[in-house]
Amino acid sequence: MPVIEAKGLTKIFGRKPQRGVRMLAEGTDREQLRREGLTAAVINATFDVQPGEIFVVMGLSGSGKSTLIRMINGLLEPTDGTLRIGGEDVTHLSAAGLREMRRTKVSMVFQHFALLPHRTVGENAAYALELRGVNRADRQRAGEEALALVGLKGWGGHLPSELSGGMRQRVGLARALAAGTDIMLMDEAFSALDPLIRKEMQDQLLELQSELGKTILFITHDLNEAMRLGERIAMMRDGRIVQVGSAEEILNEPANDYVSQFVADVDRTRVLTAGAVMERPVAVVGPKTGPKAAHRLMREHQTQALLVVSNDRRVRGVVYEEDIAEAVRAGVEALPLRTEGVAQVSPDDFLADLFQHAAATRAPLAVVNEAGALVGIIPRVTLLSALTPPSVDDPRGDGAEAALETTAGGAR
Ligand SMILES: Nc1ncnc2c1ncn2[C@@H]1O[C@H](COP(=O)(O)OP(=O)(O)OP(=O)(O)O)[C@@H](O)[C@H]1O
Repeated sequence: MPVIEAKGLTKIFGRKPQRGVRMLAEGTDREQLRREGLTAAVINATFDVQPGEIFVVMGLSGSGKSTLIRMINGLLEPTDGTLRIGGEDVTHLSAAGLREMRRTKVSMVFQHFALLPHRTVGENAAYALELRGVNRADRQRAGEEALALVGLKGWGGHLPSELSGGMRQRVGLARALAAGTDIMLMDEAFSALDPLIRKEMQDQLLELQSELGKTILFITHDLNEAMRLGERIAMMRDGRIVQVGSAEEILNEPANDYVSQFVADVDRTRVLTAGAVMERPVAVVGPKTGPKAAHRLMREHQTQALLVVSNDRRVRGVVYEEDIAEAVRAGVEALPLRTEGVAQVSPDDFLADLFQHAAATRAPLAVVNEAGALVGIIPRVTLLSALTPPSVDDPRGDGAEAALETTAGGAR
């Protein structure tokens, strides 16, 4: 079940906003509404956020991001559509219902930290619990735990004014964590920070999220930040969501000209990771495969290199077509395996860091997980084509090198 579910969510500012809903339904555009004194800030937003997901809403200034998040945290009542949080319809909750929702389900991290200046860092971190009436000792413990999570162990007794901007935002994050809600809304939370600190905070958020599994809705106007953080990204323009997809989908299959122009300047190789472009191996053969069978396989898949892995999916080496052809001619039984220069990369590596491997070898790159097991391969052509945006005819490049030999399973 989605944690946040929006259906046709619409917010119109101005007198008699329902009038605007009707006009939109009749096909009147946003500009005409504006001439009538109505601002359609969010129009027909439909999306869901899954448990444990980082969902990014991305758009330029004025595209409707803040209005959207303010509906989700109950500060604005939708003009139309429905909103469910944790399965509960919260579209038209009473003031008391909204307070309760904010106390128990949703916490918020703001761009300008919103810390209480005369309270200590520890008190700020535990503030949500104070509002909830939790006793001092429990508050203090929860506050300290949350500060430790964000790397501020021992800072609880200081005042916010004694902290740098990056540290203050960590307190903001700790406050949301101490609140213990499953959902965190982050509104341009890192936009006020210097680039280096900002990157550190992004890393920390990703790390915390993988540990704690929070559901995060993150708002930003920065495409690179969106692509770094978002498992899925909703692109907003003029109040409408124009595309929802992973960074890779948005880069490779932009929904319209607006999105493609938007992403045109992105350095794809610093956004796409090995994990995002890797392919599942297309060929699997048995343990005792001889050069002849391997040669056949290579021709079948039009590849000049095969990765060889063992039963536990550890990469053992590469065989090249030229070696195989030679082995077949000479009647050799064993595969002519080369073990040098076999590049193993992590799913998290950015493509930009992989080109040197592609230049050094003709073999597909082996993508191995932390345990050292093969999880996918990246054909060299994929890597090279990532340097240029895809053409319509050949969106992914030719996957022909995606052949793999493994000793797992029986011979085909
Ligand atoms: N309370 C309000 N009353 C009237 N119009 C509003 C109100 N809040 C926002 N708007 C308008 O709604 C539109 C969307 O604004 P919103 O702040 O949601 O965009 P945004 O993408 O968050 O932009 P920014 O990053 O600049 O905050 C804008 O045209 C804005 O002027």
